Amino acid sequence: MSTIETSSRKRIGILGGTFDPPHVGHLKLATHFAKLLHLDSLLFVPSGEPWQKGTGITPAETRYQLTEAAGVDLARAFLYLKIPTQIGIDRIEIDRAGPSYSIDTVKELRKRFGDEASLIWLMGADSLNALPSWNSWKELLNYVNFAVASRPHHDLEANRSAEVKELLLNHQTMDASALENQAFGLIYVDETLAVDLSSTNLRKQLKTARNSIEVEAIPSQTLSLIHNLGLYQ
Ligand SMILES: Nc1ncnc2c1ncn2[C@@H]1O[C@H](COP(=O)(O)OP(=O)(O)OP(=O)(O)O)[C@@H](O)[C@H]1O
Ligand SMILES: O=C(O)c1ccc[n+]([C@@H]2O[C@H](COP(=O)([O-])O)[C@@H](O)[C@H]2O)c1
Repeated sequence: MSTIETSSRKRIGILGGTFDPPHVGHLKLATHFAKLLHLDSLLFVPSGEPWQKGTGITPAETRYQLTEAAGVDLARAFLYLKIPTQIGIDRIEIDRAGPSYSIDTVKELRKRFGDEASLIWLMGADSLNALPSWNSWKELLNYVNFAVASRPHHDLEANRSAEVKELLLNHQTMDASALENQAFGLIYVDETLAVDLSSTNLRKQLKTARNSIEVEAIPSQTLSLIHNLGLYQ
Protein backbone atom coordinates (compact mmCIF):
# COMPACT_ATOMS: atom_id res chain seq x y z
CA MET A 1 0.00 0.00 0.00
CA SER A 2 1.42 3.39 -0.90
CA THR A 3 1.27 6.32 1.48
CA ILE A 4 0.47 9.84 0.39
CA GLU A 5 2.80 12.40 1.90
CA THR A 6 0.93 15.38 3.28
CA SER A 7 2.44 18.48 4.79
CA SER A 8 0.84 20.09 7.83
CA ARG A 9 2.87 23.20 7.15
CA LYS A 10 0.68 26.27 6.53
CA ARG A 11 1.09 27.76 3.06
CA ILE A 12 0.66 31.51 2.89
CA GLY A 13 0.78 33.39 -0.41
CA ILE A 14 1.68 37.08 -0.32
CA LEU A 15 0.84 39.35 -3.24
CA GLY A 16 2.38 42.77 -2.75
CA GLY A 17 1.56 45.53 -5.17
CA THR A 18 0.78 49.16 -5.73
CA PHE A 19 -2.67 48.11 -7.00
CA ASP A 20 -3.32 51.45 -8.69
CA PRO A 21 -5.77 49.98 -9.62
CA PRO A 22 -5.94 46.21 -9.01
CA HIS A 23 -6.81 44.34 -12.20
CA VAL A 24 -7.67 40.89 -13.51
CA GLY A 25 -3.95 40.17 -14.09
CA HIS A 26 -3.49 40.31 -10.30
CA LEU A 27 -6.49 38.02 -9.76
CA LYS A 28 -5.31 35.49 -12.37
CA LEU A 29 -1.84 35.43 -10.80
CA ALA A 30 -3.42 34.88 -7.39
CA THR A 31 -5.81 32.18 -8.63
CA HIS A 32 -3.10 30.32 -10.52
CA PHE A 33 -0.80 30.07 -7.52
CA ALA A 34 -3.60 29.46 -5.00
CA LYS A 35 -4.45 26.31 -6.97
CA LEU A 36 -0.93 25.22 -7.89
CA LEU A 37 0.56 25.72 -4.42
CA HIS A 38 -2.54 24.70 -2.43
CA LEU A 39 -2.42 27.96 -0.49
CA ASP A 40 -4.23 28.05 2.85
CA SER A 41 -4.29 31.84 2.75
CA LEU A 42 -3.55 34.55 0.29
CA LEU A 43 -2.70 38.04 1.52
CA PHE A 44 -2.91 41.03 -0.74
CA VAL A 45 -0.49 43.63 0.57
CA PRO A 46 -1.13 47.08 -0.89
CA SER A 47 2.03 49.13 -0.72
CA GLY A 48 1.85 52.12 1.66
CA GLU A 49 4.57 54.21 0.02
CA PRO A 50 5.66 52.53 -3.23
CA TRP A 51 8.98 54.37 -3.31
CA GLN A 52 9.91 53.39 -6.87
CA LYS A 53 6.65 54.49 -8.49
CA GLY A 54 7.35 58.25 -8.57
CA THR A 55 4.66 60.87 -7.94
CA GLY A 56 0.98 60.89 -8.81
CA ILE A 57 0.10 57.64 -7.05
CA THR A 58 -3.45 57.30 -5.75
CA PRO A 59 -3.58 57.67 -1.92
CA ALA A 60 -2.84 54.46 -0.03
CA GLU A 61 -6.25 54.30 1.70
CA THR A 62 -8.02 54.50 -1.66
CA ARG A 63 -5.80 51.77 -3.16
CA TYR A 64 -6.56 49.69 -0.07
CA GLN A 65 -10.32 50.09 -0.69
CA LEU A 66 -9.89 49.20 -4.37
CA THR A 67 -7.98 46.07 -3.35
CA GLU A 68 -10.66 45.12 -0.82
CA ALA A 69 -13.23 45.39 -3.61
CA ALA A 70 -11.10 43.15 -5.86
CA GLY A 71 -10.90 40.69 -2.95
CA VAL A 72 -14.70 40.44 -2.94
CA ASP A 73 -14.68 39.47 -6.63
CA LEU A 74 -11.88 36.98 -6.06
CA ALA A 75 -13.65 35.38 -3.09
CA ARG A 76 -16.68 34.84 -5.32
CA ALA A 77 -14.51 33.27 -8.01
CA PHE A 78 -12.82 30.99 -5.45
CA LEU A 79 -16.22 29.86 -4.20
CA TYR A 80 -17.32 29.07 -7.75
CA LEU A 81 -14.03 27.31 -8.58
CA LYS A 82 -14.05 25.47 -5.24
CA ILE A 83 -10.65 26.88 -4.27
CA PRO A 84 -10.52 26.74 -0.46
CA THR A 85 -7.86 29.49 -0.03
CA GLN A 86 -8.78 32.24 2.45
CA ILE A 87 -8.32 35.76 1.11
CA GLY A 88 -7.10 38.68 3.21
CA ILE A 89 -6.26 42.29 2.41
CA ASP A 90 -3.47 43.28 4.75
CA ARG A 91 -2.78 46.76 6.13
CA ILE A 92 0.78 45.87 7.19
CA GLU A 93 2.43 48.32 4.75
CA ILE A 94 -0.30 50.97 4.87
CA ASP A 95 0.04 51.20 8.67
CA ARG A 96 3.84 51.29 8.63
CA ALA A 97 5.34 54.75 8.17
CA GLY A 98 8.01 55.40 5.56
CA PRO A 99 8.87 53.75 2.24
CA SER A 100 7.37 50.28 1.85
CA TYR A 101 10.26 47.86 1.84
CA SER A 102 9.32 44.23 1.32
CA ILE A 103 12.12 43.13 3.63
CA ASP A 104 10.32 44.80 6.59
CA THR A 105 7.07 43.15 5.55
CA VAL A 106 8.47 39.63 5.26
CA LYS A 107 10.18 39.95 8.66
CA GLU A 108 6.87 40.96 10.26
CA LEU A 109 4.95 38.20 8.47
CA ARG A 110 7.51 35.59 9.52
CA LYS A 111 6.93 36.64 13.15
CA ARG A 112 3.15 36.51 12.66
CA PHE A 113 3.04 33.05 11.06
CA GLY A 114 5.98 31.39 12.86
CA ASP A 115 9.04 29.50 11.65
CA GLU A 116 7.24 26.52 10.12
CA ALA A 117 4.84 28.21 7.69
CA SER A 118 5.78 28.31 4.03
CA LEU A 119 5.60 31.98 3.08
CA ILE A 120 5.44 32.44 -0.67
CA TRP A 121 5.84 35.90 -2.22
CA LEU A 122 3.95 35.90 -5.53
CA MET A 123 5.17 38.16 -8.31
CA GLY A 124 5.22 38.75 -12.04
CA ALA A 125 8.35 38.45 -14.19
CA ASP A 126 8.90 42.22 -14.12
CA SER A 127 9.29 42.12 -10.34
CA LEU A 128 11.89 39.35 -10.50
CA ASN A 129 13.81 41.32 -13.14
CA ALA A 130 13.70 44.44 -10.94
CA LEU A 131 14.54 42.61 -7.71
CA PRO A 132 18.18 43.82 -7.47
CA SER A 133 16.82 47.38 -7.10
CA TRP A 134 14.83 46.47 -3.97
CA ASN A 135 16.06 47.35 -0.51
CA SER A 136 18.11 44.49 1.09
CA TRP A 137 16.88 42.17 -1.68
CA LYS A 138 19.46 39.48 -0.99
CA GLU A 139 17.94 38.89 2.47
CA LEU A 140 14.38 38.30 1.24
CA LEU A 141 14.88 34.58 0.59
CA ASN A 142 15.86 34.11 4.24
CA TYR A 143 12.19 34.74 5.05
CA VAL A 144 10.09 33.71 2.04
CA ASN A 145 9.98 31.62 -1.12
CA PHE A 146 9.20 33.28 -4.46
CA ALA A 147 6.63 32.09 -7.00
CA VAL A 148 7.16 34.03 -10.24
CA ALA A 149 4.68 34.16 -13.13
CA SER A 150 5.41 35.00 -16.75
CA ARG A 151 3.94 38.24 -18.09
CA PRO A 152 3.73 39.55 -21.67
CA HIS A 153 6.39 42.21 -22.52
CA HIS A 154 8.54 41.09 -19.59
CA ASP A 155 10.68 38.30 -20.96
CA LEU A 156 12.51 36.66 -18.09
CA GLU A 157 15.35 35.14 -20.13
CA ALA A 158 16.09 38.27 -22.15
CA ASN A 159 16.08 40.71 -19.23
CA ARG A 160 17.84 38.54 -16.70
CA SER A 161 20.73 40.40 -15.05
CA ALA A 162 23.83 38.62 -13.76
CA GLU A 163 22.51 39.10 -10.22
CA VAL A 164 19.15 37.48 -10.99
CA LYS A 165 20.92 34.66 -12.88
CA GLU A 166 23.04 33.93 -9.83
CA LEU A 167 20.01 34.07 -7.54
CA LEU A 168 18.21 31.53 -9.74
CA LEU A 169 21.28 29.32 -9.91
CA ASN A 170 21.31 29.07 -6.12
CA HIS A 171 17.58 28.98 -5.34
CA GLN A 172 15.49 27.84 -8.32
CA THR A 173 13.43 24.67 -8.13
CA MET A 174 11.56 23.13 -11.04
CA ASP A 175 9.16 21.45 -8.63
CA ALA A 176 6.31 23.69 -7.47
CA SER A 177 5.44 21.33 -4.61
CA ALA A 178 8.88 21.93 -3.07
CA LEU A 179 7.58 25.36 -1.99
CA GLU A 180 4.81 23.70 0.00
CA ASN A 181 7.38 21.77 1.99
CA GLN A 182 10.02 24.40 2.64
CA ALA A 183 9.41 27.57 4.70
CA PHE A 184 11.67 29.89 2.68
CA GLY A 185 14.61 30.04 0.28
CA LEU A 186 13.22 28.61 -3.00
CA ILE A 187 12.21 30.24 -6.30
CA TYR A 188 9.70 28.63 -8.64
CA VAL A 189 9.24 30.19 -12.08
CA ASP A 190 5.99 29.41 -13.86
CA GLU A 191 5.76 30.13 -17.59
CA THR A 192 2.07 29.40 -18.15
CA LEU A 193 0.42 32.78 -17.46
CA ALA A 194 0.10 35.37 -20.24
CA VAL A 195 -2.25 38.13 -19.12
CA ASP A 196 -1.64 41.32 -21.05
CA LEU A 197 -2.94 43.81 -18.49
CA SER A 198 -1.20 46.50 -16.46
CA SER A 199 -2.35 49.21 -14.08
CA THR A 200 -0.49 51.81 -16.15
CA ASN A 201 -2.41 50.97 -19.32
CA LEU A 202 -5.71 50.73 -17.47
CA ARG A 203 -5.21 54.17 -15.88
CA LYS A 204 -4.63 55.57 -19.39
CA GLN A 205 -7.72 53.81 -20.68
CA LEU A 206 -9.81 55.10 -17.76
CA LYS A 207 -8.73 58.62 -18.67
CA THR A 208 -9.38 58.45 -22.38
CA ALA A 209 -12.01 55.74 -22.95
CA ARG A 210 -13.58 55.36 -19.53
CA ASN A 211 -16.69 53.49 -20.54
CA SER A 212 -14.92 50.95 -22.71
CA ILE A 213 -13.28 49.17 -19.74
CA GLU A 214 -14.63 45.69 -19.23
CA VAL A 215 -14.85 43.39 -16.23
CA GLU A 216 -12.40 41.08 -18.02
CA ALA A 217 -9.82 43.81 -17.24
CA ILE A 218 -10.87 45.27 -13.88
CA PRO A 219 -12.83 43.28 -11.28
CA SER A 220 -16.47 44.45 -11.19
CA GLN A 221 -16.49 45.65 -7.56
CA THR A 222 -13.28 47.60 -8.13
CA LEU A 223 -14.64 49.13 -11.33
CA SER A 224 -17.84 50.26 -9.54
CA LEU A 225 -15.75 51.91 -6.83
CA ILE A 226 -13.56 53.65 -9.43
CA HIS A 227 -16.72 55.08 -11.02
CA ASN A 228 -18.33 56.00 -7.68
CA LEU A 229 -15.21 57.80 -6.44
CA GLY A 230 -14.52 59.38 -9.84
CA LEU A 231 -10.94 58.08 -9.91
CA TYR A 232 -8.46 58.25 -12.80
CA GLN A 233 -10.33 60.93 -14.79
N1 LIG B 1 -0.61 40.87 -15.97
C1 LIG B 1 0.18 40.39 -15.01
N2 LIG B 1 0.72 39.15 -15.11
C2 LIG B 1 1.55 38.67 -14.14
N3 LIG B 1 1.89 39.37 -13.02
C3 LIG B 1 1.39 40.60 -12.88
C4 LIG B 1 0.51 41.16 -13.86
N4 LIG B 1 0.15 42.41 -13.43
C5 LIG B 1 0.80 42.61 -12.27
N5 LIG B 1 1.53 41.54 -11.92
C6 LIG B 1 2.39 41.41 -10.73
O1 LIG B 1 1.63 41.83 -9.60
C7 LIG B 1 2.47 42.53 -8.66
C8 LIG B 1 1.87 43.90 -8.36
O2 LIG B 1 1.81 44.64 -9.56
P1 LIG B 1 1.41 46.18 -9.64
O3 LIG B 1 0.41 46.50 -8.59
O4 LIG B 1 2.62 47.03 -9.72
O5 LIG B 1 0.63 46.20 -11.04
P2 LIG B 1 1.20 46.59 -12.48
O6 LIG B 1 0.15 46.26 -13.46
O7 LIG B 1 2.54 45.99 -12.67
O8 LIG B 1 1.32 48.17 -12.30
P3 LIG B 1 2.06 49.28 -13.19
O9 LIG B 1 1.58 49.17 -14.58
O10 LIG B 1 1.64 50.56 -12.52
O11 LIG B 1 3.54 48.99 -13.04
C9 LIG B 1 3.85 42.62 -9.32
O12 LIG B 1 4.67 41.60 -8.79
C10 LIG B 1 3.57 42.36 -10.79
O13 LIG B 1 4.66 41.75 -11.44
O1 LIG C 1 11.45 46.44 -0.99
C1 LIG C 1 11.64 47.22 -1.92
O2 LIG C 1 12.58 48.02 -1.96
C2 LIG C 1 10.66 47.18 -3.08
C3 LIG C 1 10.89 47.89 -4.26
C4 LIG C 1 9.96 47.81 -5.28
C5 LIG C 1 8.84 47.03 -5.14
N1 LIG C 1 8.65 46.35 -3.99
C6 LIG C 1 7.42 45.55 -3.78
O3 LIG C 1 7.12 44.76 -4.88
C7 LIG C 1 5.71 44.62 -5.00
C8 LIG C 1 5.32 44.99 -6.42
O4 LIG C 1 5.73 46.33 -6.60
P1 LIG C 1 5.19 47.23 -7.77
O5 LIG C 1 6.08 48.45 -7.70
O6 LIG C 1 5.38 46.44 -9.05
O7 LIG C 1 3.76 47.52 -7.48
C9 LIG C 1 5.12 45.54 -3.94
O8 LIG C 1 4.78 44.76 -2.81
C10 LIG C 1 6.24 46.48 -3.61
O9 LIG C 1 6.21 46.98 -2.29
C11 LIG C 1 9.54 46.39 -2.98
